Amino acid sequence: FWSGSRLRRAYARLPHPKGLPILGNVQEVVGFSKHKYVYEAQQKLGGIFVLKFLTLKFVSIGDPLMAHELMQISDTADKGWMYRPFERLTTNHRPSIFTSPTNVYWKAMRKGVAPAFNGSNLKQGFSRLNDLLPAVVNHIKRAGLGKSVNVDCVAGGVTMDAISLAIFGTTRGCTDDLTSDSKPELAVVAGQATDTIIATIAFPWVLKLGFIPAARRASQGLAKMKKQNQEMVRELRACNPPATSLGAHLLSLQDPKTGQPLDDYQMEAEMSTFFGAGFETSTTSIGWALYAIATHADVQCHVAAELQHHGLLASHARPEPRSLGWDDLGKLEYLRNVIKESMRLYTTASGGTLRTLKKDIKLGGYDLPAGMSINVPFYNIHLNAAYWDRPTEFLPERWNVPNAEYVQPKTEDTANAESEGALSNGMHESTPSTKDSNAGLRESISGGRQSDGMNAEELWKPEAGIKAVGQDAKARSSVRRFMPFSLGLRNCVGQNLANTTVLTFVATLCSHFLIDLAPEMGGPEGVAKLTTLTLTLHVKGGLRLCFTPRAQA
Ligand code: HEM
Repeated sequence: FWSGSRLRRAYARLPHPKGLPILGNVQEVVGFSKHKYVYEAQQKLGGIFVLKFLTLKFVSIGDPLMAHELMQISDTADKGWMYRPFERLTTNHRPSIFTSPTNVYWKAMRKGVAPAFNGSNLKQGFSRLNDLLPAVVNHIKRAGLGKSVNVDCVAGGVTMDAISLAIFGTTRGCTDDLTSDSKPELAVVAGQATDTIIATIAFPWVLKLGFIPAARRASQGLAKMKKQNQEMVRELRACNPPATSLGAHLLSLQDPKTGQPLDDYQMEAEMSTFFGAGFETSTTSIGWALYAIATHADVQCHVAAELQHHGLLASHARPEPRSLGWDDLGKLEYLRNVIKESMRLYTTASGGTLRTLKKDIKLGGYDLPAGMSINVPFYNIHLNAAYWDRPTEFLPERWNVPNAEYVQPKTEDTANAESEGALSNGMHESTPSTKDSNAGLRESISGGRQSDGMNAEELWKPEAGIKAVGQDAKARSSVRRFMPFSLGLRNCVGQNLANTTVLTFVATLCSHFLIDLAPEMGGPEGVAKLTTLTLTLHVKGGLRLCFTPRAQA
């Protein structure tokens, strides 16, 4: 009772947007444009405020300094009850690397699977990933001039196969079987099941309402998902995956509780996590990067010039350019900046991450007691005007500045913006602590190989990586404002695979085609109206683009 009333008082002290008496902000928070609503609330209320729906309340944090305090340097918050619904995706509601609190099980999983995503393993698998792309290029060419292509479906086929290659060493045949208007079956089932899970965070009783057709469909979607998970586990156990694959790493893991290999239920939890966490995120990231290129003619020219410079651009004279090699990835600096900028402006994981406070803390000038639920929406962080110049504009050149991922020293303009109130909450008065209480653990689980951001330089240019580690010491001790893959210990373990897949796919399409937004999308305004956030930020019904082969342009 006392802790409940303490929590209630703490939530009540924080600013909150107006809402309906009992429902609170439910309409807007589950609505089509929830990302915009939460962003607009931040613009009015500052970097910390409360959202309420029904009995559920959570603190929204859109300020990188506060996110840093919470996720990067302290162990005061952890993944908590809000991740339990994701465990319904598996037969026995088991925790996975994604849903588990930061405990011995999570540590064993993370340490065990991280090597599967390191540079040398990805390099070994790169040619198989690259081999998927001729089928995609041919599929798009077959669509014909002037016909639009649903990029989410095509990219979905590639990412499904890319994850399957990473796990099994073989594809699921999705790329050979592309149709412009449907996603791979596994993706459709996973999408339905995940939407159901997200709904159960807010409305835990939804699956019990079997008399409502939508609830019945949701339960059926979950059941299908479980069946697929079981089949994949059987397949993995039977297929003898390559030693460097994620599947081989999973098979060799021991459950720290039993000292035995993971049982089938636990394997289901992990397999569904890797497909679930990697599929839609990588697919929509590809879509948004291509959308940005299609709608910024100057950017498209610049990308083409870079590809041309490296002999990777198709033309009348050379309709088939040489195919992309692993070493090219490190050379495409401008295209990498374009992808980073699209990951900022169209943050795939816009909804961010969820934490429960383990201890009482003071954040942004407020006392937050243990037990509070926190959401860090990365969209708000990436568009926070106090930390980014012209945040709503697509400006790949902003990434030319060294350490652009980190909060930049204050200029007169940003200092004014802050003092004008958007973030006048006491955070900036204290120098952010540079003590990293988790540094030892982070090193031990990643073997020092994975950084906590978009680490293309380290991945594709080892010599630059070595240099950067020395220079990075200062940068590491400061605060990240770019976090498409989250922050701290619980950042994305698959980010190297994601970056490789997105860059390879986008580079290949740009080298073969001139890309335009399909007229039926209604221009950028039409796309903005159709943009919605469920698990990821995406275009409802799929993003449609037109592709003209460069050899015919
Ligand atoms: C562009 C694509 C991707 C984006 C934007 C992305 C983003 C993220 C984010 C934001 C988190 C933290 C989620 C949270 O705290 O709730 C996360 C975690 C995770 N991601 Fe990714 N992800 C991507 C691709 C992948 C891929 C390809 C895989 C693996 C096949 C993967 C596997 C995971 C796993 C296992 C976690 C949980 C890690 C942990 O808690 O230790 N992700 N990802």
